Amino acid sequence: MDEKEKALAGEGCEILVPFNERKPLKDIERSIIKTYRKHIWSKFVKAIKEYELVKDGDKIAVAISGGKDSLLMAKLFQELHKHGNQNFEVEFIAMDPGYHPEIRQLLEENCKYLNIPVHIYKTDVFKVADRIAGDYPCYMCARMRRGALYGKAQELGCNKLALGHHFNDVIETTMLNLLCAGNFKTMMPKLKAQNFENMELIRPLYLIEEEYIKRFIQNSGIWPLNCACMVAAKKIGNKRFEIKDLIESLKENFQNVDMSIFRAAENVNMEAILGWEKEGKKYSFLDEYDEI
Ligand SMILES: Nc1ncnc2c1ncn2[C@@H]1O[C@H](COP(=O)(O)OP(=O)(O)OP(=O)(O)O)[C@@H](O)[C@H]1O
Repeated sequence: MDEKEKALAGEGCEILVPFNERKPLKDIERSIIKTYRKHIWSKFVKAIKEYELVKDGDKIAVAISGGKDSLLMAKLFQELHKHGNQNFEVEFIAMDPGYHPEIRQLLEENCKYLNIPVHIYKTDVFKVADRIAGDYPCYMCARMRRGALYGKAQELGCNKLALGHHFNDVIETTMLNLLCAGNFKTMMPKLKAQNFENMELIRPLYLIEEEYIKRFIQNSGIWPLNCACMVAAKKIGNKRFEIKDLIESLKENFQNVDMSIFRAAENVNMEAILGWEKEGKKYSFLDEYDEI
């Protein structure tokens, strides 16, 4: 790794400090279905059922960045298998986009400790995103990362790619679009990949609140990877963090505001919107106005 790569690999941002020593694996696994039954396990199972995320015969590539969300997701899939649901197979994949060697080591150690048999493979996503995307590398990096994950999933014979986005990611996305992009668009629990045939993306942590993921990780005594990217951190402020804070402050005066944001995407009233987009085509309420 040269000096430039080291600088790009970074050391992470938000640090989740464990509450205690690392707990034995058995205790960590048990806590998922006992201590966190209501807020984590049930919500995971609910999302899988409600959005039909797992079907008979699926082979799912569970994408592990080494952060708190995807480590939990890997353990949840293992628990699901253990507790009777064996109609699917899983592969665990982690793409090394050019991590600092110490970060990569932490990823390997955590997976080993948590008994997650992970395929780690190297790409130069950080380097390329930094080189070709100038001041706004996030979009390019996210696209390349997604491609690198789909590619690996396909190579392993998987038909689904599971990502660790959670409830807060979903409502933050809705708010980001509303407040910054002027559109109404949420993050979907599943979608079909555009450039990879017969491949779907699923988000099984869709209903799980981040707060409980943090508690679970801190209680288990694991040091997860924090965002290991310095390419973006150095160049732009992150609007997502501002939206996160905004939602937190709204909670003080608006009860259940997070749930309301979530529900808004379930309750769109088609008789009270001016325009919408479908399959790349724009529509206006006027298109049908005189026909009714
Ligand atoms: N390098 C990677 N290798 C494998 N999967 C990845 C990688 N980076 C991201 N992912 C997947 O994409 C999801 C969303 O990525 P993002 O960077 O937004 O994660 P995050 O919010 O930091 O979550 P996590 O805590 O799991 O890292 C992750 O939860 C993970 O499933």
